Amino acid sequence: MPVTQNEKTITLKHEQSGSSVEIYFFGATVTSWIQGGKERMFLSSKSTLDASKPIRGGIPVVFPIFGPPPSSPPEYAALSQHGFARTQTWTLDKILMDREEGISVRLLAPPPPASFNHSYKLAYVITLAPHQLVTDLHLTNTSSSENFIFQALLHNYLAVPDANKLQITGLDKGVDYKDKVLGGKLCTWEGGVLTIEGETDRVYQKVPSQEIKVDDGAGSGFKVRFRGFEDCTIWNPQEKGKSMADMEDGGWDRYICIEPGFVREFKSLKPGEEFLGQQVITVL
Ligand SMILES: O=P(O)(O)OC[C@H]1O[C@H](O)[C@H](O)[C@@H](O)[C@@H]1O
Repeated sequence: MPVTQNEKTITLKHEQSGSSVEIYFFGATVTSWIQGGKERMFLSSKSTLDASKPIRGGIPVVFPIFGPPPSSPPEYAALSQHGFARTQTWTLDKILMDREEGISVRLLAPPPPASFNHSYKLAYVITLAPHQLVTDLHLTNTSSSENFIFQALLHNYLAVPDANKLQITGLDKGVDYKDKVLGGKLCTWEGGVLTIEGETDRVYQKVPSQEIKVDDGAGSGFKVRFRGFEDCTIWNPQEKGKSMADMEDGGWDRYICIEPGFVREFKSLKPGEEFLGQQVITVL
């Protein structure tokens, strides 16, 4: 069966190519993507998969805030880092497609915590194709009278043989980025190739190309395309990863996060309005 599930996970298998993807209902977190016989997602061996903490690896879903909570409005200020979507238990809504071209499922987020009194519908469509993984976040403001503000981001951890050998391209010259390593300083990207030479935590804002390439320096890599999402965070903590309780030793050398999102400010949806944020990850 191409789509199978148990209490904790749902697995899509593309039988012709051997590709597969595993998704935890906890956080709707993709935890494994096997393509070309290789694991393409990094998942820390120290990650708790028992729903007590967000999963460290794969693709956690960041919503309705990115990063530490803002100072207001109060119901947003009370949230924890990256919001609650990554620690909610989602449910399978529908198998949308099950064909040779690909397999696609839709998961639905439960209602928000009681303290976050907003009405919306949040769905996540995961599509597995032979060389690609596509993840789409669909948000609808279901309130009939109030605007809904949010940030959202798909926090992929792409598995690479050595983060120090990566060449990251596609970031347009002249794009502004917030450098969190420099305390959130706003900088302008000079163009060219980004390499990981130490802790890197940058929020590139409004990236016109909407396509980032990662050359892994070993003959392979990834392309991450996005739509709806306009910003892209690039994160690798390097040695600072040692201070993360759920990060395996040296794990920071085995992944890169190229995170499409809408995070430079809050996006506002009018009553009834919809937002689609998509990432398409292709193995090169
Ligand atoms: O430790 P987490 O809450 O999962 O966050 C992991 C990382 O997420 C993003 O990439 C942020 O830009 C980083 O500043 C943060 O450290």
